[in-house]
Amino acid sequence: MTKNSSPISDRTPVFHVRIAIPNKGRISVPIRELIEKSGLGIIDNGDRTLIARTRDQHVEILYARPIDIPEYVASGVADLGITGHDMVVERGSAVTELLNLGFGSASVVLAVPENSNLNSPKDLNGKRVSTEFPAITRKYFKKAGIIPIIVPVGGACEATPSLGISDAIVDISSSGSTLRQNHLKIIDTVLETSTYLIANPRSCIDKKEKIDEIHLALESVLNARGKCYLMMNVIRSSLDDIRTIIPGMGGPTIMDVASSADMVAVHAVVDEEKVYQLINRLKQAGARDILVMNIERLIR
Ligand SMILES: Nc1ncnc2c1ncn2[C@@H]1O[C@H](COP(=O)(O)OP(=O)(O)OP(=O)(O)O)[C@@H](O)[C@H]1O
Ligand SMILES: O=P(O)(O)OC[C@H]1O[C@H](OP(=O)(O)OP(=O)(O)O)[C@H](O)[C@@H]1O
Ligand SMILES: [Mg+2]
Repeated sequence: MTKNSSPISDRTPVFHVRIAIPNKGRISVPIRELIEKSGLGIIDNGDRTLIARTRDQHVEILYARPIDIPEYVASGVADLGITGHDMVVERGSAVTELLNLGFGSASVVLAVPENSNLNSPKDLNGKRVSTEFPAITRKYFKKAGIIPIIVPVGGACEATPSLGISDAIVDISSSGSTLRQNHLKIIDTVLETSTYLIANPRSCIDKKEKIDEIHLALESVLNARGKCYLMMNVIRSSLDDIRTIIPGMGGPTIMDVASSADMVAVHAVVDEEKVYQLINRLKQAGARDILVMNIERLIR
């Protein structure tokens, strides 16, 4: 150590954070898009990469199966993870669910063949129930005091009743089309699920600063969803009318226009779905040069 350098204990420690995300499957694409939009970004993203760098040298990505992610996070192999709530419940992992990302929404349901005379969960005592979620299924029936025979399967669960392997299934349903195609009807909902940012509880304390930073970056993308930014010029005398049309987030921002004393510039964040109607009303109220812009991130 040179005379002028500070001892290691005086330096602010730099913590590395590892985020486990799905390597494939339907939620992997929206997760990658979210990470990209958040500004974190993923570098050297080859097909077979297991670990990838991000634009933040202290944050790395670990690709894993969605079902393994809760345990990787609980054990500290990763500090953060992104996977389904159903995966967390199935594994019973001790993780903190930090943020609902709002996609991968589905229900885990109990279903039977349309022509079955099994019409309620209690009819399933001693019957065979096939599922990709044995732990969730066991817990669900135990709570109701029902004892079925659980038949674990690795996929294509909806085919098992017609193959004679089971009398009922517990599986994911979102649009309901797979159940319909297989002539199955829902007799109960076991669990609602969607995709979550999850964290190792210890990392939340030890690496709080970096984890809060990532949490905020991802949340800011969600906040911006369905919102857009409106900019327009307005004659000062019609400002009151414009204000009633755009309640905005805490009201619109109003600025003088340098080239004209009569005009003001109005900026506001509005719901994307309302823009179509708002524009007509704003024009009628005297707004001009209206610009509609996408918002990438919104930090509250
Ligand atoms: N039909 C669906 N609609 C919405 N979310 C779903 C659906 N099927 C699965 N998911 C969610 O996707 C996450 C990953 O599930 P899974 O491991 O089955 O991967 P997958 O995307 O279905 O791909 P594959 O089954 O081909 O490996 C789970 O948390 C699950 O809740
Ligand atoms: O209600 P729906 O929109 O039809 O979606 C439900 C289907 O989606 C999932 O299957 P996936 O495509 O992931 O195949 P898998 O069963 O092999 O996991 C799930 O296991 C259901 O089969
Ligand atoms: Mg699947």
